[in-house]
Amino acid sequence: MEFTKMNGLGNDFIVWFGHQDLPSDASELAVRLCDRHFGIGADGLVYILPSEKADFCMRIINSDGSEAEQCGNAIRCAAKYVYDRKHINREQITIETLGAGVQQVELTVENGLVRMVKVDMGEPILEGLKIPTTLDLSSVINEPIEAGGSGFRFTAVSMGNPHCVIYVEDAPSFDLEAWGSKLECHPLFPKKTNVEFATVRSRKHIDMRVWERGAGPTLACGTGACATLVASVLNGYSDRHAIVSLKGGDLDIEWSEDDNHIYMTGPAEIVYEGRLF
Ligand SMILES: N[C@H](CCC[C@H](N)C(=O)O)C(=O)O
Repeated sequence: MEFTKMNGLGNDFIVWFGHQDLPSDASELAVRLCDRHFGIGADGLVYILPSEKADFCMRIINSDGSEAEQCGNAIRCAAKYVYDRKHINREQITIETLGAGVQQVELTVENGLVRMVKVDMGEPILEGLKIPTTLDLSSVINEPIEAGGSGFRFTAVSMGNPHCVIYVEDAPSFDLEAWGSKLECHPLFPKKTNVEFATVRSRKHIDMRVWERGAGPTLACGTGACATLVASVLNGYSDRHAIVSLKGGDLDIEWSEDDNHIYMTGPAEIVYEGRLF
């Protein structure tokens, strides 16, 4: 079976097109193929499938074999794939995901290839029990959390998948390995969580590093960037439109006052095609 290796700001995926539904062995395949020594190497598998409600459906499997409800970098890759490979010839398309339903996607095309992708990531979910966390609060803002004998303050947001945003002195130099997995599996998060460590540089610029649920440290996280922007607005740290800088590059994130939706704009890249033996 042919696959395409893609990434969004270095958050990399093995992309499959042509299946009618998610294969029953997708979880095992993810663990085997995402291995960076014995497999292809990636943060996850992305399946682009038919949809009855949208132009396509996207399913995302993390490298540990768990399925995520949503993935910002992957949806940009899926949109680029279907346009560049001529499965669609419109610059406004729709992609359905488990976590956010039918999402509007706007493509910027140059010389017949997608250069930038703007995705409507839907409305953030702020109610504690719906994120989900174990906290029965209307929103989880700057709450205490203990991990590894240390205390932090966190803000929780769901973009269809759960996120725990913690503000630190300098995100780029923060020790992700020391705290990431402890917080990912913290009992406050019944479905585990993605963990973002953020430093606000200005009202329009936030540095962020991410430890992803089911994948560990990655170079970028689209839903994490959205969650970080929402958390920064809720804490009064940033405007509703800002650049979130990740290790792999920048995403433009806007939380619209008009429709309460989050808009994420960023690139996607096709690196190579391959065939499994
Ligand atoms: N690991 C995430 C899914 C991928 C999200 C991230 N890669 C993104 O770009 O949004 C989770 O289990 O929720």
